[in-house]
Amino acid sequence: MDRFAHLLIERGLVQSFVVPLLASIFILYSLRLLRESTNKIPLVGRELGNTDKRRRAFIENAREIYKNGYREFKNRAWRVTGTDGDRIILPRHLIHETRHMPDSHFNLTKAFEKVMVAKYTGIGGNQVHTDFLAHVVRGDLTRSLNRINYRLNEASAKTVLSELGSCEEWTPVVVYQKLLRIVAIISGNIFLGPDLCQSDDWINPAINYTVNVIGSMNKLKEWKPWLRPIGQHFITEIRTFNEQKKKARTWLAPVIAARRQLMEDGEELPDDVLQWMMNKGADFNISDDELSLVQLNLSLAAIHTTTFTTTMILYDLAVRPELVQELRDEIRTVLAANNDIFTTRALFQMKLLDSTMKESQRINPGNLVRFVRYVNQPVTLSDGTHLSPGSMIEAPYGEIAADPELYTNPETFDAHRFVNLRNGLTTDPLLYKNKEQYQFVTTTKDFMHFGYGRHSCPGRFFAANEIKIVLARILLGYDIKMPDGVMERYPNIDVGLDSMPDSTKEIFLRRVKVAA
Ligand code: HEM
Repeated sequence: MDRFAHLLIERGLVQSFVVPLLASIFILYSLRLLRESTNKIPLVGRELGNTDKRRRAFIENAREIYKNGYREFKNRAWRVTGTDGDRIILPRHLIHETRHMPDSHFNLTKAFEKVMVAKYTGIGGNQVHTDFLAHVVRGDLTRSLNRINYRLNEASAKTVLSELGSCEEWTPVVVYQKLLRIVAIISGNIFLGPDLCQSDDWINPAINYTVNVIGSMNKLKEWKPWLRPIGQHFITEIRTFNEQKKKARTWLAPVIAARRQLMEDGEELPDDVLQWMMNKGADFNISDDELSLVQLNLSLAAIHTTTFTTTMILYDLAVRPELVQELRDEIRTVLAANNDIFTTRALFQMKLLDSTMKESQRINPGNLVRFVRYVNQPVTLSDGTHLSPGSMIEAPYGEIAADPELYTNPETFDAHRFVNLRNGLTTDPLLYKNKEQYQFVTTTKDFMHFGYGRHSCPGRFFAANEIKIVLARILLGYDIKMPDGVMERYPNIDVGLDSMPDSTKEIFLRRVKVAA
């Protein structure tokens, strides 16, 4: 036997045959275990047919599938087949249980990597970049809000007027396109400073980079996973955003070099996100060269999300003239009591505006799911649900936000819903001890528009201030109406999990001439 073993080793059979065989058995066994534990979670939409048919149904009618799943399995885990395999949907109490688990167990960056098809787009899978960006937004941007509100205020006063124009008579405006530029310029003021934010070299990539990234992602997902290595070559957007990355690098390089010089010379430094990133880059091993990419990632996270939200709200307002007047009255009263400045205190006091924004998010969830995480290590939850490494979990946010047990008359748009709950004027179905949890920026297991837990959106405080200030400027400056004969709000466009505002629609604006 010894001689036989010796012979095998001598001939390299152990390396070339036995080891790979054992490894294959181990992998097959692990895959089987993974499949078995995942298979115990009920699959919604099985009746739609094989994997391909379920994938197609997911792209065409995810809303219906999620509605059915939530109706049947509201309080336990269930599965659907998405474009990239099965997705596990967890109920609110299990999301709450997992919200603070470390990245070693549930990972957002790895989820981004999958969702954004990073293998081919190169976007979304860099843990260091994500951690760095989240750190700067949470640690520097959010903490600076009291100080920079006045800049948001000044930038919005100028930009809203210059972008929307004088509108002396009723003028049709494609709201989404206008808001994209307004948000890019005002955000850019804080991200890069008041001069650079006016440059088309910033505004165009800030807007179009995201469009190309999302476009390429959606097109790639039309291809079956095993065909994507070929499919990627047919997607022009991938080439376009790679070009944009190069251009951004070339454009920012001299700006960064000049700022490094200021730092060396001990001069006064700009007060913006780029500078905060430069101050901290070394702590995260981020080179100056990489900063342009992190800035593009910042616009990816900030510009379209904020624009979508603001557009949705304006579409909701355009069909509710009496609400517009009520909001104007609130904004005027609060500003009068705060020396006409949008301070943090003044923004906090605009509670009907806050409530309207949150209600608009509830009715228009933007995407049907939140808390998307990649499972890194095996985890067994308190109800016995076993999550295998490699699976993806999520919360059915769209269904939660429309659940009559959580929100009374959920199909009705009630701008006062959250302010009434905060003021104790209506009964609270969720029995929160602290009613301030009904603020726009608060994330709970019952309202996850900004995600939940350790990776909930760190930019939401900035976004809330920016949206409030922009909306206040529009409402004080302009009358709003739908085109003649259009009575209903513009419907959202649903594709897969996304539910987006129709970016082509017009509303009519007219400058307010006399203070009402
Ligand atoms: C209304 C606008 C916005 C919406 C709806 C939104 C939504 C979200 C959501 C859903 C997440 C994932 C959270 C989770 O899965 O738990 C997220 C993450 C993130 N958002 Fe936002 N966001 C908005 C604006 C912004 C802005 C303005 C910034 C930056 C200034 C920003 C920066 C980020 C970053 C850096 C992350 C990743 C956090 C991490 O990795 O820990 N977001 N956002």
